[in-house]
Amino acid sequence: MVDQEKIQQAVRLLLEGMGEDVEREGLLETPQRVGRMYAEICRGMDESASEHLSTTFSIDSDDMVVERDIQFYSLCEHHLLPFYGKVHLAYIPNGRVTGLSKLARTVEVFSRRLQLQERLTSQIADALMDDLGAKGAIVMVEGEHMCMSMRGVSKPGASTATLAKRGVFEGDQALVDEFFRLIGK
Ligand SMILES: Nc1nc2c(ncn2[C@@H]2O[C@H](COP(=O)(O)OP(=O)(O)OP(=O)(O)O)[C@@H](O)[C@H]2O)c(=O)[nH]1
Ligand SMILES: [Zn+2]
Repeated sequence: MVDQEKIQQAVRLLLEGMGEDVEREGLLETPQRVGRMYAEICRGMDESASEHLSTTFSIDSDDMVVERDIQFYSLCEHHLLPFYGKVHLAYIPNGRVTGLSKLARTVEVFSRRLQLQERLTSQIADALMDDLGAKGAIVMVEGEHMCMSMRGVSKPGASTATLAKRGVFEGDQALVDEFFRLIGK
């Protein structure tokens, strides 16, 4: 849960540091707005993947389930700037599948917080293994980082790909190849 009072104080200080007049009309409500915004875009901190992945249905096959092009927005913990893109994931069920929307909800839990793309990728894979009990999981994240496009090295369009493999995906290249074929990569 974010501390609204602290965020609002910090935003006032930040504006003053920028040389702004915090009393001018356009900025009067800005600390409160930014406080509400951080509560919204960091709400994943207050959730756990297990509460979503506990909705399961029994199944007697162990065929791969793939969900691709799950859009995400996250915040880079180094610069507090957004990074965003798509998550593609798959898992091999172990007698139970989860609701399809719960896969996207799991992405929300881990993306709506201060993050590193590598950690986002591995946390999703670990949740599929630990909270869903999958036999294997694979997660690919494609992200564009605003801290690389609008500042610093200034390379808009550069895309970062990260991959996490768990369980049966670790030793089975044919399964990994099938995943990439199914997500069109
Ligand atoms: N591995 C990783 N690096 C990230 C991620 N998001 C941002 N970064 C990088 O974090 C690094 C921080 O580098 P620093 O040298 O401490 O900060 P900086 O001087 O602002 O770096 P520049 O961005 O190169 O100007 C930069 O290279 C960013 O590109 C991420 O999700 N994963
Ligand atoms: Zn950054």
